[in-house]
Amino acid sequence: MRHPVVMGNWKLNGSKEMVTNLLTGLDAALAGVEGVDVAVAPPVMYLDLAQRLISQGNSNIILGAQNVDVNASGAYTGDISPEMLKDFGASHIIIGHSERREYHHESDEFVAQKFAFLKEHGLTPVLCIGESEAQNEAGETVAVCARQLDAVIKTQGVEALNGAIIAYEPIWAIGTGKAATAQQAQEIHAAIRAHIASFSAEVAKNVVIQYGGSVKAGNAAELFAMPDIDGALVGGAALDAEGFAAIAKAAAEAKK
Ligand SMILES: O=C[C@H](O)COP(=O)(O)O
Repeated sequence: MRHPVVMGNWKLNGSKEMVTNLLTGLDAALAGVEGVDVAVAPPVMYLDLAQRLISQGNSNIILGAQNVDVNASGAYTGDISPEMLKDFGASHIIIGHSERREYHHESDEFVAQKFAFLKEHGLTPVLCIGESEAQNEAGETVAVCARQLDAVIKTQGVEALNGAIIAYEPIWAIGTGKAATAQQAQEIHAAIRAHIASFSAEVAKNVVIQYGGSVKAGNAAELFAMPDIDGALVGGAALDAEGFAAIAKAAAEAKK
C-alpha cells in the first residue's frame, strides 16, 4: 500500500513572520493526524527558520525545498547544492516544476541530471511532470508525461524511481482555480503508472504519484478517492495552515 504524501510548495512567498505563523499554525492544525506524510517547501532563505520551528513542534512535518542545482561546490554563483539542503534538514526536493521549465528554460535532460544528483546524495526527488493546455487539447498529455519520465528512466533505469515522488501537474490547472476533475486526473495517473509498469510492474506499484493544480480543501477528498492519486503537491492552498491541514487530513482519511 502506498503511503500518501501531501506537500506544500510555497513558491516565491514568505517572510520570517509568515513562515513562523504558517508553521506554528500548521503544527497545531495537524495534531493527531496520522497516515499521511506532510511536507513543506519554503523558499530556501527560510529553511533555517523552518527547520527550527519544525523541531519545536509535534507534527513531524517534513522539510523540503523547491529546487537544487547540479554542482556540489565551487565557483557556481547563486547555486544551492544537495548537501546544503541536507544541512538544513530538507529531504524532499521539488525538481522539474513547470515554472522552472518555463522561466528558467530547464530541459528534460537537465531535470534528469538534478534527479540523479539528489538520489546520489540520499534526497527524495519530487519530480514534476505535466502538459500545457495546448498539448492537452492536442491529445498529447500522456506522451508529454512519458517523455519527461523517460529522461530519467532511460538514463538511470526505472529503479531510480524507487523512493522518489512523481507530481503530475497539468500546467493549465496550476494557480488557475481550474483543477482537473478527479476522473481526468485518475485517467492520467493510471496512464503514468502503466507507462512505468512497461519497464517494471514493481516500481510502478510502489511509486507515489501526487496530483498538483488548484488542489483545495474542497476538492481534495474527491481526488484522493481515486486509486492512483497518492497525495498532492499544493501551491496557493498551502499558504493557509487550516486549509492545507484539511487537504492532508483528506488524504489520510481516503487512504486508510
Ligand atoms: O507546485 C504546486 C503547483 O504548481 C500547484 O499550484 P496551485 O495549487 O496554486 O495550483
